[in-house]
Amino acid sequence: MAKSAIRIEHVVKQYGNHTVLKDISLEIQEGEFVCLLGPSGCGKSTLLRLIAGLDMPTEGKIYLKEKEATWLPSSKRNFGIVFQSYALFPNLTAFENVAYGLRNKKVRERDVNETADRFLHMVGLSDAKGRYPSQLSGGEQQRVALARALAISPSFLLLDEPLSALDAKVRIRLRKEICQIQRELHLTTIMVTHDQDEALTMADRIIVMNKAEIMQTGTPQEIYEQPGNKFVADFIGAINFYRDFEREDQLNAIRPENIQVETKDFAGSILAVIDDLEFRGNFCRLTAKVSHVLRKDELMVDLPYSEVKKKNLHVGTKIYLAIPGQQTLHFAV
Ligand SMILES: Nc1ncnc2c1ncn2[C@@H]1O[C@H](COP(=O)(O)OP(=O)(O)OP(=O)(O)O)[C@@H](O)[C@H]1O
Repeated sequence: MAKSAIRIEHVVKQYGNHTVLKDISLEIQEGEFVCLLGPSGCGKSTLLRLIAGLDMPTEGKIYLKEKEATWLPSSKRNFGIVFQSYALFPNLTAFENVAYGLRNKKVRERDVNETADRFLHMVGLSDAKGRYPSQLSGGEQQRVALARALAISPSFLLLDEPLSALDAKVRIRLRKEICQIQRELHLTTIMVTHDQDEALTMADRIIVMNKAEIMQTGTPQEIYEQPGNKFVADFIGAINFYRDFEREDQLNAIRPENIQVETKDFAGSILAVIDDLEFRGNFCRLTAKVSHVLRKDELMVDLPYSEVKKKNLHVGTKIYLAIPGQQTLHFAV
């Protein structure tokens, strides 16, 4: 049976008159990888800091492994943490940076070498262990920070935007590596990010936050396919919102990849003209000017690049669109 690793009950955090977290409750199971996802300033880092004990809640309770830990000092919570800035000691080698964390935890000296080596190996840095941070790339420095966080055998791992300072290729490689290591160690992990791709590709469960509140919690598929409200639908993935003439009381929405596109007229189709065609590698995003069937002038439509070529689509091409009913999302206005 799943065991509770972290439980937050009705947590409120205020700085003066400013409420940064409003009545937050959530539970994270042992071994789960959870992403806190939301726009800048929504309170994600504050929530992470409360879990780490680096800050205290104004109200509410925090439990770690079913024991109340609301006021437990940070040093007693046994977590590993990795920040956006690598936060390595510049005057220590990669190996010494990891070893420092272990000595800090009073690991026996004869175990320090073996453990530091093992975790540097795990993050693929055995050959670079004698280098100083200035001699390592950003991605390598972040691997050292990860090895340092993991080496102390933490009960849980906290990642605060660990990949956002890295370039796109390194970021994607490290995403995979972090997920592999996390699964291998079955380590409860909470990652803060404002990058939806990162959350969708890495998390078992995503907690979407906005303006100090949790908007929705669910697997990446649930969040993407069944967004609970307009904010979530808009924040995650691309989406077209529209009202139709029949249902004035509802806001409908459709993801651009779910719109059907043909070059010939078909029953129930909407006539449109391609106004813009943006090449995005494996797919194209079309902006289609639509006739007045919808209360909307244009729709975003995503098509595989192969389809765009096959259908010979260009700016100015007339197309016929359909919005499949089963793919439509409905929100209260
Ligand atoms: N020590 C503090 N004193 C006063 N206000 C604070 C403090 N720390 C954070 N805040 C405020 O709390 C709000 C939430 O900040 P937080 O860092 O948790 O947001 P975030 O979602 O992590 O955003 P970002 O992605 O930009 O880091 C912000 O409005 C911020 O200005």
